[in-house]
Amino acid sequence: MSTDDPLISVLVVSDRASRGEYEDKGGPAAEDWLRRVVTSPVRITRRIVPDGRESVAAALRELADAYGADLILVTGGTGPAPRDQTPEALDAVIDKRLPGFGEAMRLASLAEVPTAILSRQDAGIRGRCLIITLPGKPSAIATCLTAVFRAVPYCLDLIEAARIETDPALCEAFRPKGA
Ligand SMILES: Nc1ncnc2c1ncn2[C@@H]1O[C@H](COP(=O)(O)OP(=O)(O)OP(=O)(O)O)[C@@H](O)[C@H]1O
Ligand SMILES: Nc1nc2c(c(=O)[nH]1)N[C@H]1C(S)=C(S)[C@@H](COP(=O)(O)O)O[C@H]1N2
Repeated sequence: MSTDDPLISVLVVSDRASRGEYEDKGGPAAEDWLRRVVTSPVRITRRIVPDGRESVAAALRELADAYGADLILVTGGTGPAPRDQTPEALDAVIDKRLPGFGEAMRLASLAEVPTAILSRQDAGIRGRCLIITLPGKPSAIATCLTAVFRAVPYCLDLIEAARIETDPALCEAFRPKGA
């Protein structure tokens, strides 16, 4: 791994995990999934912040702008409860929304649990960084990443972020012919 390798940041949004009231399982779940699926060299970092529009927006700005993350996976705070403000933070920092990500993740999760309809999962672009928001429940992370990740490498190509490769046996990246 070198400092030139693409940077993927996992941002865990959880009041209780950020206070140490329970062990964070979302960060490890996202990182494990990435380490299995992404075969090209990448750096993966993890951070935990409490729920809230400002806490999440500030972390997203710092990871995208100061650290130059190519991809940020956010987990938590997408539900309808008063403290769940990850979508509002995403809105505050992105240049463009990619609504297909949320649609595909909800469709996949609805096959598992009817309350998946409560999740406001989403994705968007900030500069040359793709941000994807996932539900907080650690077991939901693989379901949601599997539903969308085939399109992620080409999306990173299109926004002029880093090129990444995946293990086709686990997640076959789709790049249109000629790309
Ligand atoms: N990072 C995490 N690590 C372990 N379990 C988690 C994590 N985030 C969420 N969960 C579990 O998934 C459930 C639903 O997630 P949700 O994001 O709605 O949490 P919450 O109830 O708002 O609590 P908190 O923000 O304190 O994690 C939580 O109640 C918790 O059991
Ligand atoms: N695959 C999957 N998606 C899921 C769930 C789940 O258990 N599995 N829980 C849902 C529930 S109950 C809620 S409230 C939202 C919560 O998202 P949050 O944890 O980001 O607030 O995700 C939803 N999406």
